[in-house]
Amino acid sequence: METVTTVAALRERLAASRRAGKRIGLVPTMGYLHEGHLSLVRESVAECDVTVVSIFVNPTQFGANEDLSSYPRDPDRDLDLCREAGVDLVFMPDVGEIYPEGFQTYVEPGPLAEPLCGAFRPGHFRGVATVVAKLFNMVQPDKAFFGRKDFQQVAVVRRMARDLDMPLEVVTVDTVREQDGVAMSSRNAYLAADERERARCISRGLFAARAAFEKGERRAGPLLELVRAPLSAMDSVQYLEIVDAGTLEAVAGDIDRPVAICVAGYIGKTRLIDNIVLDPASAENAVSTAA
Ligand SMILES: Nc1ncnc2c1ncn2[C@@H]1O[C@H](COP(=O)(O)OP(=O)(O)OP(=O)(O)O)[C@@H](O)[C@H]1O
Ligand SMILES: CC(C)(CO)[C@@H](O)C(=O)[O-]
Ligand code: BAL
Repeated sequence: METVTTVAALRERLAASRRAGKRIGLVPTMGYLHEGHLSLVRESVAECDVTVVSIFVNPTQFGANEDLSSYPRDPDRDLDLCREAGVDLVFMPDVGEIYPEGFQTYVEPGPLAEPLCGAFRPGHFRGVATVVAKLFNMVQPDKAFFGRKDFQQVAVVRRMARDLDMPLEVVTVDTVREQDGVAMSSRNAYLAADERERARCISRGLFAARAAFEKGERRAGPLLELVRAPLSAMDSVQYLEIVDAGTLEAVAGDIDRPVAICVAGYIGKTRLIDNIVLDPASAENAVSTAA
């Protein structure tokens, strides 16, 4: 495994692979890796010849009062985990390498970036789209791998790739959970023991809704109530919504197409998000989206 910190070294290292016709997979991350990230890596290793992991805590996607400065970091451990997982190349740039002096061009996503996290983190998806577009241009991957836990992020990135004619496949990977159901997240590291216990309420509610859906409940209202009740263990809920899985528009009434139930809120000072996808057309909807 090699580690590079500059765009020039990254391009140089990948040029030979590309000339040799190797398929290149990219896994963009902000580091502090866990099993969720590693499942993206494994998927890339399985589907591509060369796997590149980027580790970069992207300042442009953090709001002024968010946790950019305290975001957890452990580069040495990250490199060990990447090596063990079969990563070929790690790109670990510093901020100046990605946003050099004079940087002024951003990617502005459309309506997919407006609801849910977009409403509570103004500018967040502009920052995500910009850095992901830059990573796509730097690595020029055949496939890029993203986690379903960040449901809206995948939708925004997929749309951007399509709208801007980026020649790659965006692959979505199911959410990896702790044994008790809590979605893995680097930010779980912020949680004190009692907060970690309370964090279970999110997946508990989502799983209750999924169980009811599997038994035939199709009304959005009662499904939302099943998620809402346990969320009282959170300190605040930013949103709890059922949205069309494609457009992210709110769905009321009966669920007659694939939807996502999306949650975001705070436990203490830690912001957590999670979701499940429910698809009435798929007999196995719950299993495939345990996620
Ligand atoms: N539990 C998970 N299962 C699958 N993929 C995940 C999981 N958590 C994160 N990912 C994916 O890993 C990629 C990098 O995410 P990131 O580095 O922000 O990690 P994170 O744990 O989501 O951090 P945070 O929750 O603090 O934002 C994203 O595509 C994200 O969706
Ligand atoms: C995709 C990403 C690496 C862009 O900074 C980030 O938003 C993340 O880790 O999900
Ligand atoms: N996983 C999304 C990165 C963020 O919360 O900024």
